[in-house]
Amino acid sequence: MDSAEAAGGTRLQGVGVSPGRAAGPTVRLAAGVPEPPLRRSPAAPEDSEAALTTAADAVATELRARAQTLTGTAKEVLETTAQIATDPTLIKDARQRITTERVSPERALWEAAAAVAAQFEELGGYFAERVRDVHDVRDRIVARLTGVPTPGVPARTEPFILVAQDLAPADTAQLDPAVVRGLITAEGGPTSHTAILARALGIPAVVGLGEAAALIVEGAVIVVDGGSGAVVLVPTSEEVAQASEHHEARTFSGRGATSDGHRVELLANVGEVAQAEPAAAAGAEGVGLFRTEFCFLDRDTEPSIDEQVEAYGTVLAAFAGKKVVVRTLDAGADKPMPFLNPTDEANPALGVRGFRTSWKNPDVLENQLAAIATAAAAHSAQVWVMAPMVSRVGEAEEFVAACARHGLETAGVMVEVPSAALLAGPILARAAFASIGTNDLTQYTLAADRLLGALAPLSTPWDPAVLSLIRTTCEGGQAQSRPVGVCGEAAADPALAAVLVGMGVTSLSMTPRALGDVAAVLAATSLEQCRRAATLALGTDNADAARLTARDALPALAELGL
Ligand SMILES: C=C(OP(=O)(O)O)C(=O)O
Ligand SMILES: [Mg+2]
Repeated sequence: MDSAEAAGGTRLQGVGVSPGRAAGPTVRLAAGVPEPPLRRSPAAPEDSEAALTTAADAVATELRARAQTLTGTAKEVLETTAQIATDPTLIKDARQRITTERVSPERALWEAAAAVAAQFEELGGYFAERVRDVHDVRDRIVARLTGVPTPGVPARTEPFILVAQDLAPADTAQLDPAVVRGLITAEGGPTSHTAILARALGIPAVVGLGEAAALIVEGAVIVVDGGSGAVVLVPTSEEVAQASEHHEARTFSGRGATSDGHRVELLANVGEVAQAEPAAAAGAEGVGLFRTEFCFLDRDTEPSIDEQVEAYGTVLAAFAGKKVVVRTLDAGADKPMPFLNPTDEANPALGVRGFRTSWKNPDVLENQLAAIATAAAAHSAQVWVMAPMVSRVGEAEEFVAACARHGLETAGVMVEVPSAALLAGPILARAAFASIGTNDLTQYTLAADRLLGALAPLSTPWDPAVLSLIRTTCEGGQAQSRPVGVCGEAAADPALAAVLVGMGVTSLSMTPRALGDVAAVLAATSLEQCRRAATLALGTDNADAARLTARDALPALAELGL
């Protein structure tokens, strides 16, 4: 990544993935456990197997106990990691190695974990993201078996900025925001677990610093800006003081608008049923993206209509009388579902995913629409339905017709493929609304896998090419008098949110934690200022320039410390 001399000292530029500024001394993550040597063990195989089981169970119990103290995504991540610790395939493979190769339990587990990780890597997408979890579990079990300290975040009481090559989701999940004031990693992309968890915890974070992370000196006081992605290595005392001001998460009044009263609906993204209540409690005006596939990820059969009705009903109940945009299954790529996705695709992100799965499996879509219609009939929420990965006008037409057959009248599409953005006019002549998925729109515009840390610098919705496609989509919406929302991570960036409003976006849907900051910036910014920031950003030729120019044109950001 780039580094440059700036007024306050050397500045490194990474990818800001969780907004906010923090200052403090750096602490590096404790090193991982060393690879156990490959040699015959003098211990009896039964003893080695027993030691392995005891260590694996202890790690699973410890992780589960910690999960109990957490909620939401953090809890879920720790529970998943705990499951890996006692995964039958992993433990069985390690036991076999103990018996056949007569190696120590730690060596056997090390090799078994390597085999599981290789399988996950081959499967790609969601599974490839789990490789970090497998390695984390391996290190914890091996540390217990060999008596070395468990690798991970050091226990401290004084606030610090954590610096790591990469961070296991289990480690990120237990970070205490009162002590860990900021997070910096050399690896990781904007949609990595580290990024998602840091946002959920409200810890300012910068990822993808690459080799430049080695320039950070252990113990030195630095400033991290999770909004702009900057890391200031030698900050001025003023910069430190500003960044040290503790900002409580802003609350949201429940009505989004610019300072001159231009309405912008501020909605929540809901990924699982349990997130609905907290989203409503955070004041969200409704749900702008209900990712239904996350209710059914860990299964290899289609969920029954009754199961679906129940899951959807719980979300609708939390938003009585309010808008809930239900997205039909976005199976494939980073969210593979064995009953819908072929496993032999060379490029799953460009494969049979999202709406395309209905070509071969129309019944799955029909059943889901039937379930959504039944749940909608039983609740007072205003149910809108949208299809992911629509790339042609005819697909929008087909989807709207399918929804109409089930009495679902407000049917729209996600715009997350450049072709859909370019043809937004004719698409919105058919569909009732569009919701821009900036995560995928960025991936497909820049041809950069959204899960790949090495390509993180390309994965930014600030890229003027992405901004230009968003504007084209808004123009299509305006021509057809249809609302155009944004439900990708871009909506949660307070600066970009203002730019999106300036381009004509009518609603923003985000992680509930971001609602307060986004609402505050809009409330302190006029529609004209938003438009000017948008015009300036669109006039640049690279993402950094777009972000910096737009930020300069939005004084509310600095006033609010964002
Ligand atoms: C909101 C989006 O969908 P997902 O992240 O679930 O692919 C997106 O692509 O921006
Ligand atoms: Mg998407």
